[in-house]
Amino acid sequence: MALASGVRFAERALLRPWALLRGTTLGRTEPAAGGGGDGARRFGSQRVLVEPDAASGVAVMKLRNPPVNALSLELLTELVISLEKLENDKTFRGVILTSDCPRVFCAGLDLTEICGRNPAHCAEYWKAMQELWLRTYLSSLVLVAAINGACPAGGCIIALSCDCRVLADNPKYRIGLNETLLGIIAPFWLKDTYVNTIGHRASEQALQLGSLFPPAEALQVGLVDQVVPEDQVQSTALSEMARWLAVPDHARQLTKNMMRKATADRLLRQRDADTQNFVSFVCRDSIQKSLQAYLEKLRQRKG
Ligand SMILES: CC/C=C\C/C=C\C/C=C\CC/C=C/CC(=O)SCCNC(=O)CCNC(=O)[C@H](O)C(C)(C)COP(=O)(O)OP(=O)(O)OC[C@H]1O[C@@H](n2cnc3c(N)ncnc32)[C@H](O)[C@@H]1OP(=O)(O)O
Repeated sequence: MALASGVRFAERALLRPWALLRGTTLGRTEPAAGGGGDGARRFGSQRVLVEPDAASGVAVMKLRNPPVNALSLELLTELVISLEKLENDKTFRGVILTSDCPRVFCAGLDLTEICGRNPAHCAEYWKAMQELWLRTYLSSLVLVAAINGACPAGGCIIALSCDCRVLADNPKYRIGLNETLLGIIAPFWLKDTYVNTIGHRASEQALQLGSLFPPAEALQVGLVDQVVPEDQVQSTALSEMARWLAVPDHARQLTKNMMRKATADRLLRQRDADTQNFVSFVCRDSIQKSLQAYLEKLRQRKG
């Protein structure tokens, strides 16, 4: 396989995720509804449902961590493992990432993983977050995000790590990095991903203001590639996938690597320092107070 040596290097450098796996049920395989042959069998875990279609080489990966697909340690781990499984199976060339939870694609970091937790837990959690970003950002597969719900913060980062984004046209489905509104700061690699997607000036404004863009604005600023009626998100994602898969894999993969490697390498070079920064930052009393207050506000706000 003519994969770039840089891709291989980066993949080797990534953490093995198995050690993180706790209480998950990965590897379960069951027939898809109405399905028969191998190509219609689905697999996955408690929080990630994978519907593979061997004939087309495309799998649909659905996040299902209700109510809002908050990125718990378990969800992060299961996502990494499911992606790795598809990458290692040469039948698959593309993955459509979407949500199984109504109205929310992904609510970002699970704030309960970093509120009132000890530094060791926060460090373990942040390493898992770094791992998911590295895996998705450098994936050799074509990743299309079918964004069928709200997509703030860490949810936006997952979407931005994909190659292409299709967003449902619903004003409630806003997308962006709103960290500053929680009193926290996007780490440099989230910022880099943003800048790589929408450019420096737009990122400078959006990051400081914590902007969450409704669909039309998200399209205008370049955060998403298409905005379509809600019932056309999956079919549009499939059409986009076909467009990307029409390109020979090796040429596309080498080009993706050329575009993304420097950004990923920046984190790979300073992963430990980034983890320490994160832990010392979020464990500050003042930050813990802000996060607690934000969580409380979320719990009280209904509808
Ligand atoms: C000097 C500095 C040096 C170094 C810096 C180093 C590192 C940087 C530091 C930190 C970086 C951290 C990066 C963070 C990225 C993130 O992802 S932060 C998370 C941000 N997420 C959000 O703000 C989303 C919040 N949620 C919502 O806006 C809504 O829930 C949403 C629009 C997604 C859905 O709305 P709705 O359908 O109405 O649902 P509810 O709001 O009613 O929520 C249902 C229940 O879910 C709980 N919940 C929601 N979001 C989260 C979450 N992110 N984590 C945990 N729990 C969440 C909510 O409380 C409800 O719970 P309840 O049913 O009431 O118990």
